[in-house]
Amino acid sequence: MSTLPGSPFFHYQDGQLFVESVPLHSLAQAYGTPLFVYSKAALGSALDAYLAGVQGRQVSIHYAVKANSNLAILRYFAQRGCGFDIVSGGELLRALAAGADAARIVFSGVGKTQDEMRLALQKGVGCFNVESLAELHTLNAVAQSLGVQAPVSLRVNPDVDAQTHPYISTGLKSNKFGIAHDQALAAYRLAASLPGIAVKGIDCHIGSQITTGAPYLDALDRLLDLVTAVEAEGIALSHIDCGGGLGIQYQDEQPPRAGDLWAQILTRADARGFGQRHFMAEPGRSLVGNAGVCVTEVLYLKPGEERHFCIVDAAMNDLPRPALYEAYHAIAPLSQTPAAGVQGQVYDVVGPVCESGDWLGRERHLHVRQGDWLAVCSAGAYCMSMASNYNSRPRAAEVLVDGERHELIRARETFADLVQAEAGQGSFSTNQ
Ligand SMILES: Cc1ncc(COP(=O)(O)O)c(C=O)c1O
Ligand SMILES: N[C@@H](CCCC[NH3+])C(=O)O
Repeated sequence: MSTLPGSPFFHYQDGQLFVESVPLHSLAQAYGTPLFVYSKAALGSALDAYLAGVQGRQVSIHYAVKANSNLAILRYFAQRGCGFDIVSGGELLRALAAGADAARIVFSGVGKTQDEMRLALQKGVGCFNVESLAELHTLNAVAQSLGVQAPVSLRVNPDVDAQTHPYISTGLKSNKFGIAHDQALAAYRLAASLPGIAVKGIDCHIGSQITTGAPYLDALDRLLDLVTAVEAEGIALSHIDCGGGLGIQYQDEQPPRAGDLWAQILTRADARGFGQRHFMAEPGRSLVGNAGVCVTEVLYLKPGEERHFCIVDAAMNDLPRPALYEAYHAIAPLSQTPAAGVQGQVYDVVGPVCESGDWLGRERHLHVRQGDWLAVCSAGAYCMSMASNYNSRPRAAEVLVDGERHELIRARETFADLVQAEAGQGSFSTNQ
C-alpha cells in the first residue's frame, strides 16, 4: 500500500507514512497520541471534486458541520465560499465563529427547540428545514413573537432506500426524518398560510455513506413531482435541497465521484425542466472523511487463547464508529519497516475502555510491537465530532497539515480539565 484508502494525501515515502510533506511520526512525537491529523490539501481536493461537477450551474455547497466541527475546518470551508448545514444552536454558533455567512446556513433536524429557533432567527439563518407540522406551528409562533418571518423549506421524506447502514438511513418511511411525501402538499398549503413563515424551498435527505447514484435520482424525481404540485397552487419554491451523504472509501467501496454524481443529478433536473433552479447539497463525510487519520500508540500486545489483542491508546470514546455501526476503518502502520524480529500476527485492535465493544479493527494482520504507532484511516468524519469523555478519558488533540506546515487546531484535554468542568457544582439545593 503506497497511499491510504481514498487518501492520496497520506502516502508512504521511504517506508514512513507522511501526510502531505510531514512524517506522521514527527507529529505523534510532538503532540502525543491519540492524535487526529487532517490534510488541508485533502479537504480542498474533496471540495474541488464537488465544484468540478457543478461549474457554471446554480448549486451551493453547504458543509454538514456534524461531520467534523473543528473551527479551523469550518473556517477553511467558509473561506472557500461554502454555506453550512447545521442541526443545533451549538453548530450555529460554531459556524458563525468560523466566519460563516448566516444567510447561507440551513438548519436541519427533527427536534429544534424554541431557544434554537429564536437564536437562528436573530442571527438570520438562510433557511429552516422543517421536519413536522408541529415544528412548523412552533416556528411560526416563535417568528411572530420576534416580529419576523422564518424562511422555510419542508424536509420531505421521499421513502427511498439509500442502501446504507440502517442507523444512517434517513429517507425511509420508517425513519423519524421529514414529512411523509403524500402529506407534503397539505403541509405546504399550511406553511403558505402561516404569517410567521416564508416558504422558500424544498428539501430531502436520504442517508449517509451512499455508494451509488440511483437513490439520489429516485429522490430527486419524487421531489420534482412535488415541486410541480406545490407550484401549481401558486406557492413558489426558489431552491431544491438534495440532501444525501455521498459515501467514501473506507475499504473497497467505490462511490461515484462527487462531480460525476452532481452531473447526473443536474442532467436529470435538466431533462425534467428544472435545470435552472438553485440546487443545494449538504455534504459532510465526503468532504472530510478521507482527509483525516487518528494516530494511536500500541500500549500492549496481549496474546489470547482465541484471539490476539493489540491494545492501543485510542478507544471507542475517540472513534466510536466501529462500536456503533461495526464500521470498518483501515489500520496502517506509521512505519512500514518492522523492527528486527517482529513477527506478523492477526490482532483485534482494541482500546482501553471497559467494554468488549471497544474495538477499532478486527482480525488485522500487523507487524507491531509495544510503542509502535498506527494510523486509523478515514477518521476525518464522525470521529472527533462523536468523541466523548467516556471512562473519563480526555479528548484527543487535532492537528491540521498544510504542505510542510502544521498547526495544532485543538489542544488535548487533560485529566484536570475533566474535573474542572464540574468544580464548585454538586451541592444540592432545596426548595425551602
Ligand atoms: C440533514 C443532513 N444533512 C447532511 C448530512 C451529512 O451527511 P454526510 O455526512 O453523509 O454527507 C446528514 C447526515 O446524514 C443529514 O442528516
Ligand atoms: N454518524 C454516522 C453518520 C451520521 C450521518 C448524519 N445523519 C457515521 O459515522 O457514519
